[in-house]
Amino acid sequence: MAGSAIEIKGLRKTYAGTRHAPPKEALKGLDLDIPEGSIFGLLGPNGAGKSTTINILAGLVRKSAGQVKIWGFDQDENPRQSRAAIGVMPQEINMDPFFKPRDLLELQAGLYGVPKAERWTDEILELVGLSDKAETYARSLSGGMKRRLLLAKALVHRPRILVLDEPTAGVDIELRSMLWRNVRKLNEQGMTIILTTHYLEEAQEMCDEIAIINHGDLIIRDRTEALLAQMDAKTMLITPMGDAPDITLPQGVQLTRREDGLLAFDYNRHKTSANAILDAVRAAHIDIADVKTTEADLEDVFLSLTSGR
Ligand SMILES: Nc1ncnc2c1ncn2[C@@H]1O[C@H](COP(=O)(O)OP(=O)(O)OP(=O)(O)O)[C@@H](O)[C@H]1O
Repeated sequence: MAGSAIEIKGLRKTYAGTRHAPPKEALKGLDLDIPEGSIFGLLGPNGAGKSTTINILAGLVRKSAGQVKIWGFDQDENPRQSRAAIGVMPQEINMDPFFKPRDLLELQAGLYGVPKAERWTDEILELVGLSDKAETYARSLSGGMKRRLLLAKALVHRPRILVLDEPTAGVDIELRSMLWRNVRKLNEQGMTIILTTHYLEEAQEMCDEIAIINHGDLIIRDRTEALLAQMDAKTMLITPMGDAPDITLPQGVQLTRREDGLLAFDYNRHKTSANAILDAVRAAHIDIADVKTTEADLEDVFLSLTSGR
């Protein structure tokens, strides 16, 4: 079994209160293990504590209690090594507008103490598609290009672990697919990827494993397929030929007659078979023009685990 890229134990963060707001307990003893080599999704509703977790990993926020190990290095005992093992692409664009991409990457590499001979500035620029903008002032890059530069900055010290905080929020389709191509490529080369996203479809497609947090606690963590498999809800959509009279439904099945004439049967696949529904439809003398079923997706899992909590 692969080792852990990140080990988080009993992680707590309470933000100090102000005159106008009481202290805020953003993380309440989070335990989380992120396996080496994975593409790991950290999901949760607004305010769940995702950014707090990532900012603690990045060394930008001080934890209140708990232990964080990055690539086996305890953040408190080995701050330098643990910082060197991780690269973070932040959510917000924060760069000096009067620098050019190549200079900015060289500067960043210098900050991490990467010797000149080990730098890979040109390769990174190529990877993120900014080679032809290497000598352009950052202030005149488009928003999408600035985000690519943020990714480039996170890579200068060849981190073992790359953290992407909402990497595709508000970016166009082209940039999004470029980003995911790069992320896959880096992952294939052995980099562990941790990402947060509000696009659940994207998480479902990209991540091997997913953790959902809410109110500063871990709710669930599992392989993406296992999370999806635990959802039993399915819908069968039947297009009838002609009118569809009353149907005697198997127990536990719910029928919605859609405006477009489709019959939508919601059922639980562990309790009802697809055949039982088809039999009921045939017994009502309905000829079937078309049938399809839809599986639960990550959005269903997410909502069932986080809504109302
Ligand atoms: N600097 C701060 N001072 C006080 N409270 C904060 C601070 N930063 C975050 N919080 C609070 O801590 C909680 C967790 O916030 P956090 O930003 O980690 O959530 P999140 O899961 O990243 O949310 P989002 O999806 O909206 O980015 C929220 O209630 C937030 O208001």
